[in-house]
Amino acid sequence: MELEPCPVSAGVSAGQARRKGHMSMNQQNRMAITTLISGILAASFLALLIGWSVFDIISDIKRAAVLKARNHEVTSALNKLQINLTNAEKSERGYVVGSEVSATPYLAAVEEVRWTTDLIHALVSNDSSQRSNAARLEKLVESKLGTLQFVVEAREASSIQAAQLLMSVEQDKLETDRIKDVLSEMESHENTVLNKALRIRDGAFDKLWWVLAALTFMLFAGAIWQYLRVRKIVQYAAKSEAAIRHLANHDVLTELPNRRLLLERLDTHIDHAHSNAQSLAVMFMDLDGFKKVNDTIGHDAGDELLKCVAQRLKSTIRASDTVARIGGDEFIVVVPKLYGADTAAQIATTLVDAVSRPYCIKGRSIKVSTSIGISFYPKHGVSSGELLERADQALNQAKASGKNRYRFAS
Ligand SMILES: Nc1nc2c(ncn2[C@@H]2O[C@H](COP(=O)(O)OP(=O)(O)OP(=O)(O)O)[C@@H](O)[C@H]2O)c(=O)[nH]1
Repeated sequence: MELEPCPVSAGVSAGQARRKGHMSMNQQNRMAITTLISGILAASFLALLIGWSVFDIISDIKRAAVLKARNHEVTSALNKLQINLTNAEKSERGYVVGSEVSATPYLAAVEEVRWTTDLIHALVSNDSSQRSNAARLEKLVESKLGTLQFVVEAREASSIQAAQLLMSVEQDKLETDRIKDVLSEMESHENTVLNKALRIRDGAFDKLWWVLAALTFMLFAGAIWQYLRVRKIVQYAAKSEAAIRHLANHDVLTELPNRRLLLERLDTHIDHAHSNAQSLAVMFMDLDGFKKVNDTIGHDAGDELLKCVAQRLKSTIRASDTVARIGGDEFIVVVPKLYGADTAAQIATTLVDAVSRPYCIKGRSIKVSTSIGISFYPKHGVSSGELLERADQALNQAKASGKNRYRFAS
């Protein structure tokens, strides 16, 4: 190993490069949890909104229905009162000036009038302005009934002529007109109530459409948002899986294939070579004097050197060859589809030369060399284990005979 000063160059660590563009497991979990919680919160908010809106709409529709039904009953009772009053007047006339000999129809009509007046009272009891109208109406009706009763009693006490003399068309008309005024006032108030009921009902239906529109929009927006979040999580999970798979098959320091991936590839190459009657070479490399680098300029510098050696080996071999780091300062190169030992010798020479060129580590120029042991399929073995073992033995011979060289397995 030789050490000389050299210009420093900045670089990106393998760890940094590996982490770039990836989300940590914690971040993914946090994202999944926030997506789940936000989904639950949004669904709860929607459920509350729907519940509250539906309750409000149903209340309005019910209120409108109650108002309408009451309005219908009041209007019918007002009409009925008018008819019953006319009947009472007619039956009084029939008894006093007509052919009616009994007061019974008159009495029945009067009872109907009173019953209808009581009904109106009961129906408008919740409406203060209608309540005072109903009280006024009751007084006028009682006054009208009093006038009719006065004439009927005169007929019963003396004679038809005497009773007829007491009858006054003007008085009857005046009382009837007053009653009609109150009735029409009450009817117009009921029209207002009906309009209010219709407005409430229409408003409830408008609200229903708005709620449905808002709900549809929120459901769509929520679904799209959730879909995008879940898609992001799935993409990150796929990236993480790929990163984990990469970690399982590659050396963390140099990013070269590790022993596991090397054996997998070597087995595949052996199968292929067997099927096509081809040969392949396994080159077992070990740096010479690497321990000294660690001991003199530190373990970090040793790491840097290993990364530089890995880069150099990668750029020296063909794309179809494999270079792997199997531990420490040991590398394996697999050369498939080999046409002869000469080619292997040429490749090994290139590798020895490439490794022995100086490296610039921590501002120093460092020189190391490598020794290589080479075995061939099928000459030295037909399994990856046999080929690696024979290459290792050849490597030991290369070391023993002076290092910085290659040796074929014997
Ligand atoms: N910096 C660094 N050193 C390592 C790593 N893995 C193993 N080593 C060291 O690499 C050295 C390899 O030992 P050897 O191959 O026996 O030492 P050497 O000096 O190369 O000896 P020869 O192969 O006989 O030339 C040991 O000192 C290990 O501690 C690593 O990942 N980083």
